[in-house]
Amino acid sequence: MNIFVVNSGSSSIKYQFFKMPSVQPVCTGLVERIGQPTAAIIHKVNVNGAEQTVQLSLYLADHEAGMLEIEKLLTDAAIGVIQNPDEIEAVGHRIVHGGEHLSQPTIITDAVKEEIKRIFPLAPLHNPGHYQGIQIAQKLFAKAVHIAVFDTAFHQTLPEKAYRYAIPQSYYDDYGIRVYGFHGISHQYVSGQAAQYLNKPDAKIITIHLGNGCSMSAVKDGKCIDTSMGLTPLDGLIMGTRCGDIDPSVLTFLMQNTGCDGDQLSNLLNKQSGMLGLTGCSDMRDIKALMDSGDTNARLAYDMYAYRIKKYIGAYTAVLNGLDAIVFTAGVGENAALVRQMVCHDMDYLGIRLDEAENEIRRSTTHEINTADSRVKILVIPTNEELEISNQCVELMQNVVCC
Ligand SMILES: Nc1ncnc2c1ncn2[C@@H]1O[C@H](COP(=O)(O)OP(=O)(O)O)[C@@H](O)[C@H]1O
Ligand SMILES: CC(=O)OP(=O)(O)O
Ligand SMILES: [Mg+2]
Repeated sequence: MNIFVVNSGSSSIKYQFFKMPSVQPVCTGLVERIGQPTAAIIHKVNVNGAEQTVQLSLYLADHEAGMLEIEKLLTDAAIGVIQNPDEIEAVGHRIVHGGEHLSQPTIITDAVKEEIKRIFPLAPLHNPGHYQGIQIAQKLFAKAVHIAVFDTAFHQTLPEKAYRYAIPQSYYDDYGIRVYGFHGISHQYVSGQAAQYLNKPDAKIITIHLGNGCSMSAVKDGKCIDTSMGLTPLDGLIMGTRCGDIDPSVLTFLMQNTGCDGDQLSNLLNKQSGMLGLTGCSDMRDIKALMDSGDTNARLAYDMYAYRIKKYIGAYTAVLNGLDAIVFTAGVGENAALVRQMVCHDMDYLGIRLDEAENEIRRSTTHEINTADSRVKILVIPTNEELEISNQCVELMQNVVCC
């Protein structure tokens, strides 16, 4: 089955084309820095085991512009992997927020699209891009079945004590205000890989997904029991442009004292805060360069970023009543050795000891970076949300055909 998977992040589009059941993608790609002055596309094609790479730098205003470029590359006369878009049988779309009603893989109908649109306010950095992505993909791949796979699904196993907020019950009953949790496709994939690596299906694992958006999950017996993002992907860790945990009184204070309204607050906390608010840059590579040049704000931001992760490791070790492994994943988690080093520093009490030399080595597969005497394994595992989505699409299609 020819499956094209689209993973729209807040700042990027990742994509992979699979001829399932083969899990080796025919082509993969990454469109980065959408909306910034220069976006970058890296498109890799696998031709009989040999890899061909195309790199482009251009301005891409939004996710729709990104999708149009991707379609050109897929059908390109020289390096294209299909001749005609109709060869794609299914398109799997990563959808960050499905709200109360959507969490399992779902064939995208007009009603599903409307629901994704209705809850734009719950994922303002993501659902608008997903919606745009679906609209354009439905035009480009008109013959394909389009399937939504939700970031919230893996967190459906949270116990009520973890997913409820301590506000009157009516807000939960009437508005569905609760913790949903996000990056579930990634947390599910890397925790599964870690359990396999440890050869321990009932392992106690903390997964740390650090991309532009950042979140952590506590996973026991393959099930998520707590996670750091909440009603929306704003809560928890410090992120590229999002503040993470904050005293809600900051919002009422700002409303009462500066006269700003809900939209302005949402914009402030989602798009102008986090590392961007602290340093003027949202990309960890740029912030590292600032820090290396002696910028004290960048140093403080790095300290705050790592400190917040440390606090969640402590909390989740308590929640799990023990810890077999912590897993770093996604753009920052896989690539930023300094972040891993700062997070793991002074964690001996919890049995976490980093091998500093091993931490500096970059690998493209599961990599153990703890010392031999560390009680807890420290793993770097490249996430593969696209493969997870592709597998879930195949499962859904098989069920549809069966029933
Ligand atoms: N070599 C690197 N060193 C440090 N950070 C990196 C590196 N490569 C990528 N990143 C970080 O990864 C982030 C993007 O991660 P990714 O998981 O692709 O994000 P998203 O899916 O949220 O768009 C960038 O904002 C950048 O800060
Ligand atoms: C949920 C979320 O924040 O996703 P991303 O990190 O891909 O922006
Ligand atoms: Mg992402």
